[in-house]
Amino acid sequence: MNRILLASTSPRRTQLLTQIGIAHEAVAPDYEEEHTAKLPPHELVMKLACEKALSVARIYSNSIVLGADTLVYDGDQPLGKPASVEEAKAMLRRLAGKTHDVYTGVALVQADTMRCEMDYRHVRVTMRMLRDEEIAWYVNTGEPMDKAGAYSIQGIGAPFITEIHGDFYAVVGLPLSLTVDLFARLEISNLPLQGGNAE
Ligand SMILES: Cc1cn([C@H]2C[C@H](O)[C@@H](COP(=O)(O)OP(=O)(O)OP(=O)(O)O)O2)c(=O)[nH]c1=O
Repeated sequence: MNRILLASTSPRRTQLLTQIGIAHEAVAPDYEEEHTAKLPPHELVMKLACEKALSVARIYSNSIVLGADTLVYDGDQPLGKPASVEEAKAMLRRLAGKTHDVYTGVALVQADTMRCEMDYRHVRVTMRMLRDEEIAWYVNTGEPMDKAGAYSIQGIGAPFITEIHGDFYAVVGLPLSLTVDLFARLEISNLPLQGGNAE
């Protein structure tokens, strides 16, 4: 079977793939993240996921390449990773006390044929009100800086979240049921979690 490459620098994505027993190597994607395109959220995250996977598939033949992209939306405003401490604080002020949307696109590319399967998950997440001191303290931990929307549902930020509708793993950066489904759609068998006999 072809090797599996994860077109990502995100430690969460590699941990999640490892958690479900998919052996892989991580390779940094070479792409420009552009949020300016006026695409609907689900199309934008799939496009970005696809660009990441294709940038690696172009270089590594004999591979199956997985890419993903996560964006937080406050209404129609996309929030990526904060570029500064001030931007992280502003994002958290925006999201506190409200429900927002998280979109994660996932793309799987068969490098030999460049066939690409992609899909997305949409999750609604509610955050409680946050005091300015809490925001300042949280940003000071450094955790928000490499996370879309400036929070981590799986980390120190977990107690800020009061409700979630949808796939928790899509918020963390890689929806696992969808990922396994994409492998099936590309007819890639012999994954640890596919085709077993249910007992
Ligand atoms: C909302 C949220 C996001 N995140 C993370 C997932 C993603 O790593 C990141 C969103 O940024 P992405 O641009 O999707 O990914 P990345 O830059 O971290 O990695 P790469 O492009 O190399 O694959 O935010 C969390 O870990 N927890 C959360 O609760």
